[in-house]
Amino acid sequence: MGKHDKKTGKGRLDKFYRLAKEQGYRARSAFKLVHLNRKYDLLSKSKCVIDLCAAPGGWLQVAEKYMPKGSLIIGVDLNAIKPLPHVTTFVSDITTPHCRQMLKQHMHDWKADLVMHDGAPNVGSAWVQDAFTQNELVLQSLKLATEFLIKGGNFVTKVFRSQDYNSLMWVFGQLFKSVEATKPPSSRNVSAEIFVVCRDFIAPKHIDPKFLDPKHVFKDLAPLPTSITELPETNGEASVAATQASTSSAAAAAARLAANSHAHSNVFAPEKKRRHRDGYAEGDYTLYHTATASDFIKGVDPVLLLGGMNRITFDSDEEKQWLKSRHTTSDVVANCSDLKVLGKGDFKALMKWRLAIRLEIGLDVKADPTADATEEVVVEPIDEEEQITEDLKKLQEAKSAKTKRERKRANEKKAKDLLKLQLNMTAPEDLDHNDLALKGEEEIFDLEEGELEAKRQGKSTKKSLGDIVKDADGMDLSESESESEGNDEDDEILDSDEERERKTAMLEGELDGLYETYKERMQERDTKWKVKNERNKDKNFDAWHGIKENKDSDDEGGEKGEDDESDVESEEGGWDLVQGKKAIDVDSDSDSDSDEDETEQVEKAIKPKKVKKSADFDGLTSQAKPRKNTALVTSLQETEKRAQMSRQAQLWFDQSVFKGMPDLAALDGDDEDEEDEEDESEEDVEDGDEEDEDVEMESEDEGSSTLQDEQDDDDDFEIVARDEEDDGTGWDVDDEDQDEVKKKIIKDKGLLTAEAVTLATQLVNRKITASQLIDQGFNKLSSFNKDGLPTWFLDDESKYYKPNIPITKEAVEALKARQRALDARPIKKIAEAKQRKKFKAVQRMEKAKKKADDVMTSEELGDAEKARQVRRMLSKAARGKQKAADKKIVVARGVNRGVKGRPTGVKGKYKIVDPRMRKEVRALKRIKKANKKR
Ligand SMILES: C[S@@+](CC[C@H](N)C(=O)[O-])C[C@H]1O[C@@H](n2cnc3c(N)ncnc32)[C@H](O)[C@@H]1O
Repeated sequence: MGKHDKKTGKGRLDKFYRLAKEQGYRARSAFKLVHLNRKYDLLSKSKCVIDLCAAPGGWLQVAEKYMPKGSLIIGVDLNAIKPLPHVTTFVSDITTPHCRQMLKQHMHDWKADLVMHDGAPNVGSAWVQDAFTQNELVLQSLKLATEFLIKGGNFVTKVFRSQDYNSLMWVFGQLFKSVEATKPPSSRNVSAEIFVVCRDFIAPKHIDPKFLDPKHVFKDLAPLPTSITELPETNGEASVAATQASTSSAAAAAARLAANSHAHSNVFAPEKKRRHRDGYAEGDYTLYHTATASDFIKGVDPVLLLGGMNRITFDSDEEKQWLKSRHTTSDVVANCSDLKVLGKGDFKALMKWRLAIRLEIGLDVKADPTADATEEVVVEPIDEEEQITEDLKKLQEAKSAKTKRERKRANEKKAKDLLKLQLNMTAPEDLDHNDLALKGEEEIFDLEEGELEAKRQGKSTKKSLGDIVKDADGMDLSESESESEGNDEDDEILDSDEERERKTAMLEGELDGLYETYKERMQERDTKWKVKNERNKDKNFDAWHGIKENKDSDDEGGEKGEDDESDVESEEGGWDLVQGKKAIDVDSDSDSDSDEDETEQVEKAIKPKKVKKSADFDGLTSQAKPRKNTALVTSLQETEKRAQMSRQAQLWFDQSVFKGMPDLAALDGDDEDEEDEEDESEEDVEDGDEEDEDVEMESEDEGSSTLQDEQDDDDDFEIVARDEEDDGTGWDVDDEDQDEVKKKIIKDKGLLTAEAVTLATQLVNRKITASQLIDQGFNKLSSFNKDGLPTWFLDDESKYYKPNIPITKEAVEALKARQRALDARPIKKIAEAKQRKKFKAVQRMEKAKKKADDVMTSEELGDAEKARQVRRMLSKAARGKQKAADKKIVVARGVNRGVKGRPTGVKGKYKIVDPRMRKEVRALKRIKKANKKR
């Protein structure tokens, strides 16, 4: 093979060259087989492989590496192959009978699973000659393959794209079930080689020798403009089509044009250009082509000529005359001198010039526009009615098109806003009111909203209630009109709307799903979260339980009747439902952030009841107001519809997390039961508090120690755990005991967070007034409709969508000092143990005293003896049980079992025990104890 420049083209030492060096392959071509094998899995199942043209042995190395151990690998080449382990090689020309003989000899009547051929003739002759010999080699290797391949075996060969390529492919197609052409990444782009992988050898009993005879195969077969990817489909048919193609091009220029037409079919549509490897046209081995100006001006396909030629020449007298034409500008001449550098505009100019010259020499006749017009335009009298219908139709079409456009735009905006919302790019308030539909409020008709909308559109706001309801029931009037008159296109739009909605919902669902997975992953890593989750499990359960109770009560309430009062009640229930849901949300949020709740708790505890009540109404933000209107209008509609959730909300609640949860509509209803329950639980807690001061202390201590873990490392202070009742997030105006409870908690435990301490200090020092504090409580962050918003968004909001209450250094210090004091106190278990010890000592002394009395009253003993015994008893009682530690227990295990005498290394008192015996003794003790209890 010829030498190449090492920096460019074929000679470039690329990454595969370096890789081959690194991995010890003899040639970079080894990677071609690696890639082919990766794609088609050729080697792993092959037990016998023949590599034709194998030197220096790269493919053999790859085969040896990927084939099962003990496989038969035979390599043959004109050049000697340096020995390779587990590989048989010999030198031979694969086109000779000698090679066939040698192969037979080495194969021992075996059949090969794979025959590979990577041959390339070692000649540096003209490319076309090269290709021909190459293809001859291919055919020869195929011949050997048909002889040595097993049925179902595979054949891989290198082929060069040339005129004969299709013929070869056709032959492959006759012998193998699957034929695919591919160019592995390791094959240089500059190389015209491709690899054909023929799989599943048919193994026909008789193969016509003409099939494998180059003289027959490559005869009369013209190229087909097939791309590499089209190859498998062209088998068989290709040859038929190919034979039909004319190979005897009359004129050389025409042949050249045809040959080049594949690559440059149209200079005006360059993007359609494809890279073809058809090689050179027959009889034309040059790259530079010229055409005469006559060819261009008088030819039938000037575009094809422009694409295929390099230059247009002016040789004949006539052509030279054209040079003098006023149409032949210097630009035209320059353009003709090098067509390959021209752009679309230049080609256009040339085409114009061609037209002008053609007109000049009379090849074309200039069309008379006026004559055309009189000829073509036929004025027919139109019926007046027809005219009106047509106009109407046009108007309707224009109207429906406008509606469609508007709806499309609105939908796109909705989708965009939703995406923005999900990507945290916008706050829900920033959304247009119309977009609230996306957040699950589309079913609720809003009077104010309707008026606003009407104002916006310049319509009168004085609509009758009936109109409003009608509008609310259906859609926009114009829309419904246009729809009733709608045509198929409208249906299409509707479909696309639904599709878009579905896609949006899917996107939402996907995002939620991804977020859940992300959360799970984060939670798995977060051990603190696990601890917290475990601890909060019961609490959460209780919360949901509460909803169930509500449902029952709601059911009862539902039986009361359908009079006005009950309607109002249910409206209130609807409001409470939202509030309740909020409370639940906040409750769950509160788990993740105790600080916020503490602050709220302090705030609520400090606020006077009356102020709270009014604040509940006065403090309603713009978001809350429309709800009142909603209640007014929606009461005219079906009750069920009111409780209906938006599609987004339904999707939301369809999530597995909400499975088993009672229907949200069932959450409507009186909250009295809830309050009662709360009261009860609070009473319980209060009782509990009074019952055992010690227990409370312990829980405080334990809580503090656990919560301490939850604090960020940067936190300077620790937070003491709150009791269940502290978490009450709902602001229940009817609950008279709430304040008392909160006050009691603060009295018992003090202020628990730095924020609370800061606020309290400010209050005491009159830096802030109580009413100011309450006002601060109602900020833009305090009311936020969470309906229909995705989890990830709500989670994020719970972290960041809250007021940032400043804390002072003093407050932190105060809390720290209190925590230190708490830490200094002995823990309960120690205190209990001490108490137990004390109690036992007293019991022992009493017992001893009793015994001493007996001794003293005894008449048998003398005074001295009595005194001695009493002293001993009392001292024994005072001493308590002696530790058995002085006696060493030695467990005899293994070979030491049953050995008598002092064990080695044991000093002092000892007792040898059998491990089994010890277990048995313990078991007996346990049984005895259990029996006693019964
Ligand atoms: C590209 S190399 C093969 C590289 C080989 N696949 C590897 O990975 O090492 C092509 C080989 O074909 C061999 N060859 C060309 N004509 C041949 C013929 N008629 N018989 C046997 N080998 C031939 C050349 O000697 C040359 O070594």
